[in-house]
Amino acid sequence: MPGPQRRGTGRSSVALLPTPTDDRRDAVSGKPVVLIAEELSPATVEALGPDFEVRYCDGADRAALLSAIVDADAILVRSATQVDAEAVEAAKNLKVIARAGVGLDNVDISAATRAGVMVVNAPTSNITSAAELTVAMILASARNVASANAALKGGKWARSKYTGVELDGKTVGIVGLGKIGALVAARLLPFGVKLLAYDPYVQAGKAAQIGAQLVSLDELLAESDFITVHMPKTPETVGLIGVDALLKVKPTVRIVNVARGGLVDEAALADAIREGRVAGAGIDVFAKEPTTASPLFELDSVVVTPHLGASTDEAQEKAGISVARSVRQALGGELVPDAVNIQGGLIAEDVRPGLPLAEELGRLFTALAGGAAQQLDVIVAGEITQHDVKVLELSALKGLFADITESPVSFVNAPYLAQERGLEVRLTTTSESPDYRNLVTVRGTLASGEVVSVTGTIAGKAMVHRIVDVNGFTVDVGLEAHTVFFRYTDRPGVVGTLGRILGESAVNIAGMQVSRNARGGEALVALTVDSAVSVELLSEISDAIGATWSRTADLSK
Ligand SMILES: NC(=O)C1=CN([C@@H]2O[C@H](COP(=O)(O)OP(=O)(O)OC[C@H]3O[C@@H](n4cnc5c(N)ncnc54)[C@H](O)[C@@H]3O)[C@@H](O)[C@H]2O)C=CC1
Ligand SMILES: O=C(O)C(=O)COP(=O)(O)O
Repeated sequence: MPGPQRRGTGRSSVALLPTPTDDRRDAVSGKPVVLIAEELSPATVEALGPDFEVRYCDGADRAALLSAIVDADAILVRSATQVDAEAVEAAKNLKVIARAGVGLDNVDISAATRAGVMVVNAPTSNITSAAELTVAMILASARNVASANAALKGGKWARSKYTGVELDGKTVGIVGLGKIGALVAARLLPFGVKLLAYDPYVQAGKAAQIGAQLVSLDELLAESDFITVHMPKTPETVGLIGVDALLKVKPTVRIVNVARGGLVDEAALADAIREGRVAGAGIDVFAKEPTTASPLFELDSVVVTPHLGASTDEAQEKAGISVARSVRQALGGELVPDAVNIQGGLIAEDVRPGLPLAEELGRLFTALAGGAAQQLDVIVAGEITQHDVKVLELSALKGLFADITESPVSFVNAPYLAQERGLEVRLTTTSESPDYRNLVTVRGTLASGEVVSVTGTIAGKAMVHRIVDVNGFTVDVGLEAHTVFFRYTDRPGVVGTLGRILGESAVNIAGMQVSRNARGGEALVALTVDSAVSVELLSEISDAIGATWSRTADLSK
């Protein structure tokens, strides 16, 4: 794993999240703290490896969670831990919330995003297990497996009471034709069923490939012998199979929910079964969990399990390894493909070196602007524009805010910070870049109407960051920790005066370039120096050379 990286100095790897400083790390081990808040496969800890201080708490115990999360760098959860706004706020060092499974309804993604905390899940880890339990529920419900089992073990040999139905020739309605819905479809087709699907976000062609006919919800309700739901829990989907929907189904229908509690209204379903309007159900998930009290528990024709969809050795191993990898990547400054709250998608290898450059240019922009921009353009030119470079915009924004807010700034919350401040951000790309292979420009318009811009590139095999343009003046100086800029009217003696005053103040000049628009016209001098230039020194030099504009940037921190 790459070691810790300081802001603004990184060249070879990229910190997507704020880097933990030493005081944030575990006081005893000195390692980032990973808090495991629910039972996870032992493979999780193995996959995390020795670089973390692993701690445990019972995430369902609110007080324990709120106290343990305070100094966690990452938290690993399943579905029983509510990582809500209060928990996110209680966490002082949190950088990653990792959900070892699919559903994120127990994580407040907006609160996490505002706080700059990355949220990841393990989107494919348990889908096979969930699909298999769905099929088990359909078959168990069709053949009364659970109730017959309970009756026999209770001393009753009741054959005729538990006569069931076949799947062959029946119609199964899948509500939500995503990953699990599609796996369920594939597993059911060999039973000889006809598949209907309702999913407003899936094309008919895609459904046909899966072997299902896309229909309206009403059609699905009216025609299905089995209905199985596989949607996320959202305001739109909660109660979708409720009182109204249950008035539209066949009395012989069996309803299965291995997705989320509340998608099927438990009370309405219990009423419908009692009144003979629904034949049976298979339910794995409940509106309130854990629970031992649902109206469905009294009904013989309902088979229930305590949220076991993902509870297989295989799913847990995959989920644990997947989130451990994501946490390692996130805390180690790597890319995290399973992050759900980062814009910009996958980052091409050719684009990666541009991330620290864009971030440094963002910081430099803030130093040059000396005030808030109202509009920002991130302009990327050259070969890299054949890839998706959206992430460079994020990187520039991250740098732009790095020195003007106390809160940690990450790729996650940088767009949020921009939005909060009413900063309009535009990304422009062009493959044209005659003089350099690639260029990144950060240009902003300030409230005063003044336009500030800075352009940088990465030069040579050593991948050195260079500034090649400042406010329209062509320069070529290293993008170093300490830079100073002056604008003045071109005349002899300015450089000498500058050098003398810096020398007298023991500030060593590492590089310097003068650029002017015409002889005797406006000039800009850019200097890289070995130590910080104080505001006092800056103004002394400005006065001495009659500068019309001067700025110093300290990117050393
Ligand atoms: N019981 C368990 O242990 C498990 C439950 N799950 C749950 O299963 C559900 C499905 O998971 P995946 O298939 O991985 O998700 P997915 O995101 O791949 O698929 C969800 C599908 O629902 C569709 N959808 C969204 N809103 C809809 C609406 N209003 N009406 C109809 N369809 C709608 C989407 O278009 C998408 O195709 C989730 O709720 C997840 O939390 C997942 C794993 C295990
Ligand atoms: O992944 C999901 O969405 C699940 O519902 C599984 O939940 P669990 O990890 O078993 O608490």
